Amino acid sequence: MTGGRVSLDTREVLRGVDLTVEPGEVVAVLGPNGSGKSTLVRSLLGLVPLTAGSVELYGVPPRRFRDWKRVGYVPQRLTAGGGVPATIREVVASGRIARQKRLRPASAADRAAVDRALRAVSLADRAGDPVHALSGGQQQRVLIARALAGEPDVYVMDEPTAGVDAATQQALAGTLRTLAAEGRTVVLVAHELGPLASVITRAVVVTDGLITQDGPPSIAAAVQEHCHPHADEDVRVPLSGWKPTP
Ligand SMILES: Nc1ncnc2c1ncn2[C@@H]1O[C@H](COP(=O)(O)OP(=O)(O)OP(=O)(O)O)[C@@H](O)[C@H]1O
Repeated sequence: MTGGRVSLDTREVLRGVDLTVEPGEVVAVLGPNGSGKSTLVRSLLGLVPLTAGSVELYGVPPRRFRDWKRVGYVPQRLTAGGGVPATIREVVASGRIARQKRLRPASAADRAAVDRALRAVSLADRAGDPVHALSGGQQQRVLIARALAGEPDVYVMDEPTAGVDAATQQALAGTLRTLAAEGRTVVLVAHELGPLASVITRAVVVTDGLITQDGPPSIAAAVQEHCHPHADEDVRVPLSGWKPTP
């Protein structure tokens, strides 16, 4: 993003942001409530239009970008398919869509990737359950699995650990470590990094629509005075995390 500006409802929410993410980086986007973190990552993906400036994904503006299988997005909340009953497996399998040929049934590779993603978030035994019955933290795990299932090169995650129990946060840290070791790129918005602090390679701080700090992970420690994992979800199964591509 170069000189990125975004206005929502007449208010300027991003006020001139320059951000370049290189392959293999694990970037945490930090900052206070309402500072513009979500708007920043959403506009990087073309989900929110810029009012000025430009964004390129692999050198192409989002509206002309066609290689969406390279990008996995974990939104803050499960909204897609709202009201339509869907199982955990169906939502996770939708992460394969950008990889599939139109109107072709799921291949063995599709099914294997979905199974692997379900195992990584320890939801394999609940794959047939409806997603709307899940807690917020469990829905977050489904959204993470959906992105994993697509096996993208870049993961953009908006508060992936919000409302998620400590064990899942640990598993996600392990997952991100594996992805980073494979050379994947991660941009994640976080309020509290918790166990993810040890995985990031760079921290960016957004304050009032501007990037006010951009540098090594040590910045994050200084910004985050209160680092305590959420514990609103009861986890009884060991979490395995994402295994390297076989
Ligand atoms: N659709 C919208 N219309 C108007 N204002 C919006 C809209 N979406 C977000 N905002 C405002 O833009 C500002 C930035 O929001 P954004 O969600 O990007 O911040 P954030 O840093 O991600 O916050 P949080 O940590 O609470 O998720 C906030 O003041 C928010 O109220």
